Parts: sequence; structure tokens; C-alpha cells
Amino acid sequence: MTANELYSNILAKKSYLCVGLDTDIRRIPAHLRREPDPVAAFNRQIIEATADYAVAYKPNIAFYEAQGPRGWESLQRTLEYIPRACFTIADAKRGDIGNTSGLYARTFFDPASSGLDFDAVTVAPYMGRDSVEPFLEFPDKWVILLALTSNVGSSDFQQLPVRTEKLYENVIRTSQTWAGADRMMYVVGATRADELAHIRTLIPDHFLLVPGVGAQGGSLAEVSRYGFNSQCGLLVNASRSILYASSGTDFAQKAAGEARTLQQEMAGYL
Ligand SMILES: O=c1ccn([C@@H]2O[C@H](COP(=O)(O)O)[C@@H](O)[C@H]2O)c(=O)[nH]1
Repeated sequence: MTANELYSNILAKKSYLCVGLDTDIRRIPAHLRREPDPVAAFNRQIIEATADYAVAYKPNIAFYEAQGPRGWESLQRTLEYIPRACFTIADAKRGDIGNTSGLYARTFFDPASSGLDFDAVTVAPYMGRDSVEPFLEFPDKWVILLALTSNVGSSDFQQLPVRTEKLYENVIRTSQTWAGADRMMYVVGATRADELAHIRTLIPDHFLLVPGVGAQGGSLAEVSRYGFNSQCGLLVNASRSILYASSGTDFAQKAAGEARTLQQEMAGYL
């Protein structure tokens, strides 16, 4: 999916919501646990309930890997349920020496190899250019580089001074020589909204994936105020606040309500 196509979808749905599919088998409503694939059954209902309000879906790969081979099957089924017009992100935070990154890239981008065909994968930048390039060899696919993450520990390294700038600023500046705004996005946590205006001066044209609204307490209003660019430029993720809005048989209905509330707020900002 191109940036223009993503922007068209954002305008059509009046939404820049990404629903995070952090589906924890231990939190799936009891009545679904009798299904042959409870995770896929849960995700299917979540996707059907939220598809009118979301432009992207982001399965966090940890929740699937933790289930072993069954988890990979659930992930593959889940991808099949996501409407084609929606942008799909494998939140895997990968990156290794180039030879190994190439295999990670095939995992998420090469359906003939793995059965998975995501639009984007999150990548940790700290092994440098050659650890990221193998992902960029897949045409029409996106790398979403971790820049300034939403967790408290992001200050441990990402904010450290490197010569005249912070480490995360250096990551953003250096990585722009690897690919442009048509292939690369950056993760900036919603809990870091105070730095978004500055980040926009470094990368005015790039899309940002912004997790941290909902369960982590980030402000959609602030993210939107400081993070917008001329093509929206934001995908704001919420996972637990949508998935687990109810633990009962009405979970999909309640998830739809949460997604709709976020979408309506977004419509007001667009
Ligand atoms: O900086 C980051 C990078 C990734 N995440 C991921 O996003 C979701 C957030 O889930 P919530 O339930 O909405 O808090 C989750 O998959 C994280 O691993 C992030 O939160 N912050």
C-alpha cells in the first residue's frame, strides 16, 4: 500500500486508528475458549466489529509466538480476516545482521515462504543500516523504525546525548539516508507527545505509528495537535482498551464502541 492509498483510506473513514491485536489467550472470553482456534475466533469478531472505524491493524507478534505453532496459525488466519483496504503491521521489533534480517523480512513479507503478507514490520534500528536494508528489498513494503518509544525505559538510551543531538534524533536523521517517506515510518509513543512538534521538524513528511493511547494514558488530542502533517501522517494505535473493553459475550460490541469513540474524536481533528 502506498502512502497516498493510506491517506485516501484515512479520508474515506475519517480515521487514523490502528487496532492493536495483542490477543492474550488468557484474556479471551470464556465462551470462545471452546473454539478450535480461540485467538483467531476472537480476532475475527474484533476485526468485523471495528473495520468501519480503523484503517490499520497491528498484531503484536509476541502474543502469537508465545502460543508456539498454534500461534503462527492463528496469526495467519487473523491476517485473512483483515479487509484488504486496511494497512497491516507486524509489530515484531526485529533486526539482526543482514543475513538474518533477510529471513525476518521473508517471514513477514513473503507469503510463498511463511504464508504471511504484511504491509509493514516494526524494526529496531540499533544494529544499523545493514540490519534494516533487507526489509527494504521487498518492494511496496514498509519499515517502521523504533524512534522514541512509549515506555518509561525509553529514556535509558533514546534520550542520551550523542554529540549534538539525542540518540533517537540521530536514529531519525541517519535512517533518512536509507529510505524515504514512501517506505519508512517511525514509532513515536503517544506518551511522548511533548516531543512530537520537534520530531515533525525532523521528519515533516513521514507517517508516524503512535502507540500509547488508551491503556498507557497517552492523549489523542495532543498527539493530533503536534503530530499531524499535510497528509495526516499518523497511525494511532490502541490495543488493550479496545480488545478487552468487555470480558463477556458482548466483547466485540464493546470493542466497536471504543473504536468508534476514538474514530469520532479523530474525525473532529482531520
Ligand atoms: O513504543 C512502543 C512501541 C510499541 N508498542 C506496542 O503497541 C501496543 C500498545 O498496546 P496498548 O494495549 O494500547 O498499550 C503494544 O503491542 C506494544 O507492544 C508500544 O506500546 N510502545
